[in-house]
Amino acid sequence: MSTLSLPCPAKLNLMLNITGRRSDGYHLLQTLFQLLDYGDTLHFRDSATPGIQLASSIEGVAHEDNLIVRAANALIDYTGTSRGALLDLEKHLPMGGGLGGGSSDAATTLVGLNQLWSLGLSLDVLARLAEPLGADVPVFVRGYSAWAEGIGERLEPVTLPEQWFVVLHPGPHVSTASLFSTPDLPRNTPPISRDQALTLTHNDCEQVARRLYPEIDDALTWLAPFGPARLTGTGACVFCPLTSEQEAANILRRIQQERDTHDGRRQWQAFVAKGCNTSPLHITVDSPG
Ligand SMILES: C[C@@](CO)(OP(=O)(O)O)[C@H](O)COP(=O)(O)OP(=O)(O)OC[C@H]1O[C@@H](n2ccc(N)nc2=O)[C@H](O)[C@@H]1O
Ligand SMILES: Nc1ncnc2c1ncn2[C@@H]1O[C@H](COP(=O)(O)OP(=O)(O)O)[C@@H](O)[C@H]1O
Repeated sequence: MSTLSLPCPAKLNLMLNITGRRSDGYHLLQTLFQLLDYGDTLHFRDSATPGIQLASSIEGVAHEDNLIVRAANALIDYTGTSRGALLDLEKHLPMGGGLGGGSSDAATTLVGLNQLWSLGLSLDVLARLAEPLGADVPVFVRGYSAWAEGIGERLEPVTLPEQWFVVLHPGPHVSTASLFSTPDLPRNTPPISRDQALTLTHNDCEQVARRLYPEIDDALTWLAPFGPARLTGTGACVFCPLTSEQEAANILRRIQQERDTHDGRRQWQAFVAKGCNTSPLHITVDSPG
């Protein structure tokens, strides 16, 4: 019986501009996706029962809505395979955190089942299956840090400087759909070039997220003295880039102290991660072409 354990890395949006809106309501973005060496882990086991079984459910997410199940079903429908698998998710990433956790779980499901079941699908086919699952899924299937346009499906690989990040989750769960439906969100930022983006630390969702969630505002204000702190995606996580692991570890210790000294008012969770130009998933798996 074959088994496989694969990473589902997190992403950060190092910058995010909203440049317009499509006729279906989806927002047109320009963003720099930075992959991290930190995330969930997905364990796969071949099963004689056709289809997908999950070892555990995620609170508040119905089985058929779980992005892992939706990704597996997309693969099963496309290939017509009668193979089966039991999947066990070790969840570390906060939901609604702007770290792309659910999207990365879905991408690892596509890449992992392709290997477990020896389906031989190319990355191009897997990326096509990824698109309807969510705007963030294709970048995790492609497996490189990227400059993205459109709604996140037009991707170009980028080589980002080797940096460490302290990532702070201030507590709230931000729904991507509801943040994007806020009336006064900036939606007409002039498009920039990829090279300009490399030095930009701006996120068009940040002002609205700070106003709607005082916990995000508090976390960004606290983090700002350590470096160019900003929001990832639509939040709720905020982050700060650092040049050394030691600096990041020192800030992480300070965050843990803050949590312990504010009578539970600051329900902060945090981690330190290294930015990767290639996804830890693609380094681990026998990568399809
Ligand atoms: C904004 C970004 C930036 O990385 O990140 P998150 O903060 O969610 O991680 C993403 O593009 C999010 O991608 P993802 O989380 O996959 O969103 P989806 O499931 O595709 O969309 C959820 C809902 O958000 C809105 N949506 C999403 C993406 C987009 N470019 N424009 C939108 O208006 C739509 O209302 C959609 O129904
Ligand atoms: N396997 C999954 N892991 C996390 N969230 C999932 C999963 N499947 C479905 N979801 C839904 O997707 C939403 C967005 O989750 P997530 O991708 O973690 O956040 P974000 O898009 O902010 O990075 C969750 O609130 C949840 O309702």
